[in-house]
Amino acid sequence: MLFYRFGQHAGTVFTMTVVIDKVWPRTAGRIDGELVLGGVGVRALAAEYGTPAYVLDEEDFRGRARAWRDALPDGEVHYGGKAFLCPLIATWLAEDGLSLDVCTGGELAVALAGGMPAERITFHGNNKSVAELRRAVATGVNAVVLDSFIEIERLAEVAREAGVRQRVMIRVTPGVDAHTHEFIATGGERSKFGFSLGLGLAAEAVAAVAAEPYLDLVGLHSHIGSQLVDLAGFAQAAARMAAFLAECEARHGIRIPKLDLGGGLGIAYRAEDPAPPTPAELVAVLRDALAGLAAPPVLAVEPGRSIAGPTTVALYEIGTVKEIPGVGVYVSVDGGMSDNPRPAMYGAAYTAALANRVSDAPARPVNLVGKHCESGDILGWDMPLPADTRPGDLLAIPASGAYQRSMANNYNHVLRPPVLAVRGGRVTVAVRRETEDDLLRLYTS
Ligand SMILES: Cc1ncc(COP(=O)(O)O)c(C=O)c1O
Ligand SMILES: N[C@@H](CCCC[NH3+])C(=O)O
Repeated sequence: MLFYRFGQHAGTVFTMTVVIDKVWPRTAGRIDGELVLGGVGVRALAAEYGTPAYVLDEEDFRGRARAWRDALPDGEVHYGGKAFLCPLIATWLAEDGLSLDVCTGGELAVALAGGMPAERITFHGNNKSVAELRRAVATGVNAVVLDSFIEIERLAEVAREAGVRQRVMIRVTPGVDAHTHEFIATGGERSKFGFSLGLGLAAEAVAAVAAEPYLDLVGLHSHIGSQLVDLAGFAQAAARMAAFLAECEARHGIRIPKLDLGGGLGIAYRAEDPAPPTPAELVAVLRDALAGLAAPPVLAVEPGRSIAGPTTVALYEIGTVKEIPGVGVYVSVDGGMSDNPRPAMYGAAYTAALANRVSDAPARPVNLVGKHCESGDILGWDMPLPADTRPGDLLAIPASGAYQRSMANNYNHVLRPPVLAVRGGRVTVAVRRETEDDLLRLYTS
């Protein structure tokens, strides 16, 4: 914790405590105990916009995006839109010189709505529909990433119909078992994604694409998994992909100019989690693995979580505190597994802190739960919170920027929270709160 005199507000000098722990966004601090993000206090945010809400630190998001871009000045940084995407994010990325990876027609529409140029968009997915492929070709996306033999034929036909020679990449599964939750590991031979390198399917895919006059093979792609904090898996995948690239040229005379090694860099969710490697450290490892190639390809990466994750705090209001003798304490908030399914899906562990005030009361472990009609609706088991935590308190969960609003759902007809971008004391509603009218509109034809 670092204390400094922050400035003057309405004639009074106040002091802000800067929260420098790695799990909080860059501008997080406390003034008179209240959590402040981007110069805006959480009490004012809750009063104006309600809870639950995601509070997104613009300076932090854009700083992280630019740090990736600066780590790879001669390559391409495609933000992984699945982590969290809305038009405002696409606008920031377009302004800050990044590219974008989308994996559905919906993400493509949002990216274009935010002004991301089509030629900076890569289209992924293991089961793109014909309509999505047609849209991608008509829009002029930079590349479509091919994922199956059926898709090679399908896209060749779509491109022929459109009279376009479509730029494509081939997704390769390099057979690397990344150390992460099995649901988010994608580089092993059993993955549903891509063409296996070890089984020779990747080489067959290269030959099949090269034989299609309406497809232009511009790159190879691999992505081994998400929330990875150990660089060994990245190094292994990069080395295997580099060897495959060299083999394509030496054996088949096919020179492939770009190598996209995907996203996957992890973040810290709790103070005790290790600090993840930096983008520059990861890029150095990837470059090392490619150093032996006679003609190094253009290197591309697709970070999602490592840009969006740390920049956003989920803000809730506490509704009930239930003490069950001999069992423990349940603290319930006004959201839950509909705005954060990650604890239920992956056993993900978070940090929680009182946001409207600080307390000297001793901490005790509580089970932090949501309001859904389900016992698995948990945000955290045994989370330490002050013993005087009470209804009406605001609760903040940091590191909530990736795979939370983007995975939010309407279970129990709960309304999805807004995303409030804060910067220099100003709030921009990046995503508005869903309303009951939005829900009811689904039931009218
Ligand atoms: C193809 C691809 N690229 C990029 C990403 C982004 O990954 P992360 O958010 O872990 O950086 C993913 C998700 O895992 C992905 O599947
Ligand atoms: N949804 C996952 C990450 C999926 C990565 C996308 N390929 C998570 O929250 O960790």
